[in-house]
Amino acid sequence: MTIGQDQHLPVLAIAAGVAAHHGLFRHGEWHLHGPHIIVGHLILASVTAYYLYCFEDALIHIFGRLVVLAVAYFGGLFSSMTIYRLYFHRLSSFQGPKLAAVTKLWHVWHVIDSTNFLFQQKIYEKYGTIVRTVISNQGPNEITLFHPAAFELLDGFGNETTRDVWYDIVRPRTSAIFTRDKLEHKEGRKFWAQGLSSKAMNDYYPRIVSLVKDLSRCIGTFGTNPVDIDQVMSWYSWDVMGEVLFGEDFNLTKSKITHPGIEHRDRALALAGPLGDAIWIALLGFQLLPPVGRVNDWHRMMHFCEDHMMSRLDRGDNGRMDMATYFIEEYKNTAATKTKAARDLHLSGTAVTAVVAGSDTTRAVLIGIWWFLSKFPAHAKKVQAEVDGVNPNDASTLAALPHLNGVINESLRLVPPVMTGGNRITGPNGMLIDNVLIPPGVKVTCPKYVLHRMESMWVQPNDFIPERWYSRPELILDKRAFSPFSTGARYCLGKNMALNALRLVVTILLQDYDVAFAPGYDEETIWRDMRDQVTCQPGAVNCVFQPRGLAK
Ligand code: HEM
Repeated sequence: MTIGQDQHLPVLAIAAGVAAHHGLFRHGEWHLHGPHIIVGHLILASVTAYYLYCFEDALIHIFGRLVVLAVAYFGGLFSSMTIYRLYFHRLSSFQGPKLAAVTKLWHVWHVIDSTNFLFQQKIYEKYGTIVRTVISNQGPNEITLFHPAAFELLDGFGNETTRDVWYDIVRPRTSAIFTRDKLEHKEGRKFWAQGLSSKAMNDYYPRIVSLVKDLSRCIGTFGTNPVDIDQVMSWYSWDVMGEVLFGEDFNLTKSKITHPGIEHRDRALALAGPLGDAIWIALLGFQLLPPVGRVNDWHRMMHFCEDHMMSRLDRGDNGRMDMATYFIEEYKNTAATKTKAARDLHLSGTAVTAVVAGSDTTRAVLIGIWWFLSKFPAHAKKVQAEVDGVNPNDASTLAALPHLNGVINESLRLVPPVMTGGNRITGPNGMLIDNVLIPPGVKVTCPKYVLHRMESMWVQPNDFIPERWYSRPELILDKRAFSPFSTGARYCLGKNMALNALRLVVTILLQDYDVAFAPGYDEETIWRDMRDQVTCQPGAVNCVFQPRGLAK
């Protein structure tokens, strides 16, 4: 027997697999290194093949032995991972589905149809308050919290957490909002805060009023025909995003043409949705797969955002204030400290963040609002009684209307535009919750969709009761469980703008129209087809808007 035929080689391969797990993959983060891992293993396979070739000249035999060694190596690697994750990991005492502790793919498999919000709900119902549901890329390292204190612990001022690997999704682009570096986030957030400040809002507000009036006219053109709410609200929210972010008029409600950017965004997010908890798969795909299908949509969405920001940089500000003004200021201010390539990538990543955050979130909640108002016309009437005769240009009056704001809050509760996600990593002291210490360096997450519907937090949690937000506070058992805009140091900087835009749409459209479901519309569609794709994608809602002048 030659050395090449040595029966001990498979044992060595198993040992190498175990060693790779304990010496390498158990430590640090690997999600950005997919291609390196593949190349590393190909090199290892080539070296092994050459070694075998020194003792064995028949290629078919070399190939056969390589396969045996590969099976032995991966068998060692994955067995080591499984045993370690199930029995020796520091989170192994937490309850949760056993298979979730073994592989992240278990979670991905269960949410492949983008229903992570429902999956998390089931986990909560089965396992209770603190659940080890799934494992992250470096091991069984994730805790899902279904607890009202969680939002504050994750993001409250002075928190020690950092963002998890998901936030690397726009790499190689960067943005202050996606950065995982706390200082960089704090510094970069200042430019966003200026672009979304009250002063800036005063400038945007009349322009948004004008866009909502365009929306109302657009809806009027449908006459008695059904309005596809998703389509029309996508046009509107895209128009607002264009105006506020780039000072650019996309004119979608006027032209009634869907911008290709919306289609790329939606399809790109549909790809990111089910892979949100195993981001290494998406990153590997973006790096290795040819730009076809949804991978192509992803790249085209990126390029759309980048191109618009770059043309805004070239053309100047059109004399209109916009958020880009501040991003470009940051771009110019960092010229002395960063290379042009780095600044370009940052401006591009900033544009992507702003387009998605600024257009997709308000669209989702508007779809929910029109469903609820069609389903419960008494609430629409109650809002109409408040808004009739009110001047929409007066933002502070709208902000004080109780039922209008109750409808918006209740819709944000039941259809939160960000349903899951917002994953964090515990800091050096871990995280104490209900006297349970979650160790340092663990991924923690708290799904808003579930918290917003927990029986222990809300009376009649699944019912739409806008009054709970003003005249019936006893229906809210724990207000901490409401966090559609997140909280603390990472709360949504667009909250003020989003609320103003929502109030304006509901006010102006209800001043102009009565709303009802379109004849033949199946009311369950919104829930049955709802998807969790970074943002909430409700199922179709078709309504008829009856001009109130005619109805009277
Ligand atoms: C109803 C509409 C909206 C909802 C429910 C919403 C919700 C959220 C949530 C949950 C976060 C935290 C995300 C995370 O930590 O990963 C967030 C962050 C953020 N949102 Fe919104 N958002 C809305 C609209 C907007 C709009 C219109 C803008 C304006 C462009 C905006 C800008 C931002 C920014 C800049 C952040 C990052 C804050 C930070 O990390 O410092 N959002 N939003």
